Amino acid sequence: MPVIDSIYKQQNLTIATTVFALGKYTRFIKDFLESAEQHYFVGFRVHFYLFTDQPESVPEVKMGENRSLTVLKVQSLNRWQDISMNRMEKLEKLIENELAGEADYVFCLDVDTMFYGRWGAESLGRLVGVMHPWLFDAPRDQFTYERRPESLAYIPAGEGDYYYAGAAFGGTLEDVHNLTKTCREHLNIDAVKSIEAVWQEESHLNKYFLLNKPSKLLSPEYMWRGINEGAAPIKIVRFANVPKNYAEVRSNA
Ligand SMILES: CC(=O)N[C@H]1[C@@H](OP(=O)(O)OP(=O)(O)OC[C@H]2O[C@@H](n3ccc(=O)[nH]c3=O)[C@H](O)[C@@H]2O)O[C@H](CO)[C@H](O)[C@@H]1O
Ligand SMILES: [Mn+2]
Repeated sequence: MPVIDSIYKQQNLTIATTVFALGKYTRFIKDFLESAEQHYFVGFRVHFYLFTDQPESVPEVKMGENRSLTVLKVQSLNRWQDISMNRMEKLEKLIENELAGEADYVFCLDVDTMFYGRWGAESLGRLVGVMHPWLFDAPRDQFTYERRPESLAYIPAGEGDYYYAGAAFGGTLEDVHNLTKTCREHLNIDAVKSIEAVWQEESHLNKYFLLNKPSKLLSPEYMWRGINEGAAPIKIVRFANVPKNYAEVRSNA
């Protein structure tokens, strides 16, 4: 076990980890969970919370000691954008109703992904963001922030520190609760005004991180483009997207 893991291990931590698989995205569950068993917080107590509209299609995955999976049924939604955005509200409620007293940290991850290298205690922090794999080396004016002032996700030209990935963020329960609650409220207010941010909850996450700086910034090693996408700029691929055919996998592409 790496030194940093053995130091954190003494704190007897529980890492809650959330993932959503609705519609055809249930196909990603098996590889996600099996690769997490190999690489993600190995040796720690990890509790996965899987939200799905099809609990019956969740595959059997053998979990290691001190690792568990809770499947939570959610209503199916028609638009992929709604599925993606709705995660903020579900996470907010999960932290309020289930995680208090049960976990120390929570990470919220996309399911169309796999772990390829170790992800351990070095990633822990009060509020944790990951640099987006396509925009980490882009100049600020190319960040795909929401640029319409009508949206609460609006970030004016010239502002913003990084472009953060929507597919991976985390931190302590208190900080991630505040993040998810704020993003959920802002998504709702935008919806009432019939405006949907250009990258949905990812846009609101970026606005939140502009006003509430992450205490830890992870490199794109923690959310890479894909295992076969040139990884020259990074040292090791720890977690990456798996290929998907958007038109085939999304109900509305
Ligand atoms: C790498 C990265 O930062 N990806 C972000 C990006 O596109 P992505 O192309 O990664 O979005 P996506 O299609 O993977 O959807 C995000 C997540 O929503 C869930 N899902 C989505 C559709 C569906 O039919 N069923 C289902 O379960 C699933 O957990 C998926 O991982 O932008 C999205 C919002 O616009 C999210 O912020 C993603 O996290
Ligand atoms: Mn994704």
